[in-house]
Amino acid sequence: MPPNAQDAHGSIGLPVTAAPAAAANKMDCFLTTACTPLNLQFIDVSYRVKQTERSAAAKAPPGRISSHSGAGAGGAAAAAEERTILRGVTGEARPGEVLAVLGPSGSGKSTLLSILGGRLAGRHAGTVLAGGRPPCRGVQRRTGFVAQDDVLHPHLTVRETLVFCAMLRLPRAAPAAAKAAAAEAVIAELGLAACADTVVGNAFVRGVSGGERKRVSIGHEMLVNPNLLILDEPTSGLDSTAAARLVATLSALARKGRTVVMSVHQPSSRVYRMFDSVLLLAEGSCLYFGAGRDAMDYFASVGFAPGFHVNPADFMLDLANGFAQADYNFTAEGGNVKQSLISSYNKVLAPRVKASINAGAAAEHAQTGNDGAAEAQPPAESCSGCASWAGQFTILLRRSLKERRHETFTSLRVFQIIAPALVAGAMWWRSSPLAVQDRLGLLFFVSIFWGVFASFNAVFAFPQERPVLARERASGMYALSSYFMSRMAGDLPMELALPTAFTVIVYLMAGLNPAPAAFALTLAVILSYVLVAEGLGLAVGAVMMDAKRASTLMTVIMLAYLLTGGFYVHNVPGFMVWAKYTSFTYYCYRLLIAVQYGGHLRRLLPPEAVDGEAGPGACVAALVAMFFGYRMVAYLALRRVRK
Ligand SMILES: Nc1ncnc2c1ncn2[C@@H]1O[C@H](COP(=O)(O)OP(=O)(O)OP(=O)(O)O)[C@@H](O)[C@H]1O
Repeated sequence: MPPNAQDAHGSIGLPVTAAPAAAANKMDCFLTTACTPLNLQFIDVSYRVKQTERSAAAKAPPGRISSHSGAGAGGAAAAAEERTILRGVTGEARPGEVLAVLGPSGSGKSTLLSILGGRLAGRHAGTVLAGGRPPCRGVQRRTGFVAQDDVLHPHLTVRETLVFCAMLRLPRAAPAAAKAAAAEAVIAELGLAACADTVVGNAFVRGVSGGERKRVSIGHEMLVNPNLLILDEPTSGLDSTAAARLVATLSALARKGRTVVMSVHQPSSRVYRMFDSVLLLAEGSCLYFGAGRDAMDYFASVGFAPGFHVNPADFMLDLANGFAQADYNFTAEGGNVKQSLISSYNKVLAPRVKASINAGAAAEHAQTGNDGAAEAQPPAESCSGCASWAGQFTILLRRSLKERRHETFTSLRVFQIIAPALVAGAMWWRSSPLAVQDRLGLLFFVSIFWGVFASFNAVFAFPQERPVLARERASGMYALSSYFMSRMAGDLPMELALPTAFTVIVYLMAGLNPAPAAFALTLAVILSYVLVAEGLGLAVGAVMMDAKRASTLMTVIMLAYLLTGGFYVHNVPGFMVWAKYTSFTYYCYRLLIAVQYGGHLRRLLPPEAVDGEAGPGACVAALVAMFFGYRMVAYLALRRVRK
């Protein structure tokens, strides 16, 4: 028998036992009462991936099936081949229980969990049933999925992370205070009170410990009061005590009616005892599925008894790796341990497992069918489980401002702007309006400075946020449009304040056109231009979704804009004339010249600097089109971000 979860929980001193009664009560309110039991069944689940590999046929190890039947040895130089990751895996996870998926690295655990959590991008074969029917959106929303890597905002504190999550994921009908209380309850339940006000951190930002970060990830998923909680290697990187505490917590959560599925690499024997069911995988094939406590008896019955006391998990991993210690004294015939276990499983266990699961699924299907059509639909909470669009926008905006407070208006950022402004102001100190070429140089410097600054600040935004965005979108936390708009709005304060400070300094020091209208128009042009440049940076970042590639492309684009901006070359060859019309720097530069020189343009400037250039109306129209166009491209590119 698996140990009583509450006992195990208490006996190893889990923080929940020390949690204040009030917090525990809140927990009951928000995280227990509405939990509907969910039986998860998966029958004959297989998954293959296509991969292109040079000389595929020559290299193919066992288990790889060439999709080109005609390819001979040494095959085509770049042949597409299929690799089987999962081969007909069948099993079941029941409410109130923990199912552990064991297996060596690369055996397919993460792939199976992604399929069960509806997070796999590709298509798989076989059936997954939640409550007797294919998982609907409602089930997916009530599925907590904790990926192997902790994908969290590193600069938010533990409390902020969970409160924002509660605001976004709990039903909109619940008052804000109740959502905050639910977050506090999760903090108490997972023993995070001591580090609640510490930033989460990551590999680059010092924050909470690895175990605490993992618990924050779990808390993030617990907040939806999941019926089904799927965790990929939640104990990786934890010492054995921390791992046991975590699994005891998960076991206690299961006892409250949830279905918990977790993969685990190397459980200790006390952790193993907390698993109700176990699924053992080897190279995508099932070697065992059944009660954790029955596993050793099963392996003994098919000729693989260890002969002495051993941690069942260690023994099972040895088997799944095909590793048989000399002193195991196996009685089974044949040399290949893995093959022998696969065929034993297919002969002995698989028919029983499938029969029992099929019978259970049919009974469940009949029951939900008899309960009427309304029951079969996703529960109403699936739609109301998130805030309204305006609510999402406000919460995401607040979160985005908090997440980036460390980089907003920092002394470094201010220095980055004020220093060049002072240098430029000093270089062009009280410049004469008649020194036209000098002034054109200043206006072009301003254009290129803000083009580069704004676009490079924006280009990293989406590549950096991609993992969090993908995870949050996969769990249906918010609409992409609300995220996108909040991101735009969150950037505004810095985008408007810094260029304004820069313009004031340079304008006054360089003694540009003193008319208030000219100053106001210059400022308006620069601010609009910053927003357009930011749009280009966002679009390039969203399309490339890779910081290095995006910044390389951005450098090339900005260098092209520098050349085609209209300052360096006037006698452009006919076949390159079009290039300047693609450049926002060009439009900004033309507008700044128009504001400074207005009707005197023809008298003061050489004809080649005036003739054939875009007029102010065309420049404004082009900047407006670019403002919307770049943002549209960024938005459409973001729609591809999934899982
Ligand atoms: N899209 C893919 N393309 C190619 N190979 C893939 C793909 N997805 C998974 N694999 C391969 O399938 C195998 C199983 O991967 P999976 O991540 O499921 O293993 P795992 O048991 O979770 O391993 P670990 O314990 O190391 O995380 C690995 O060899 C992996 O390289």
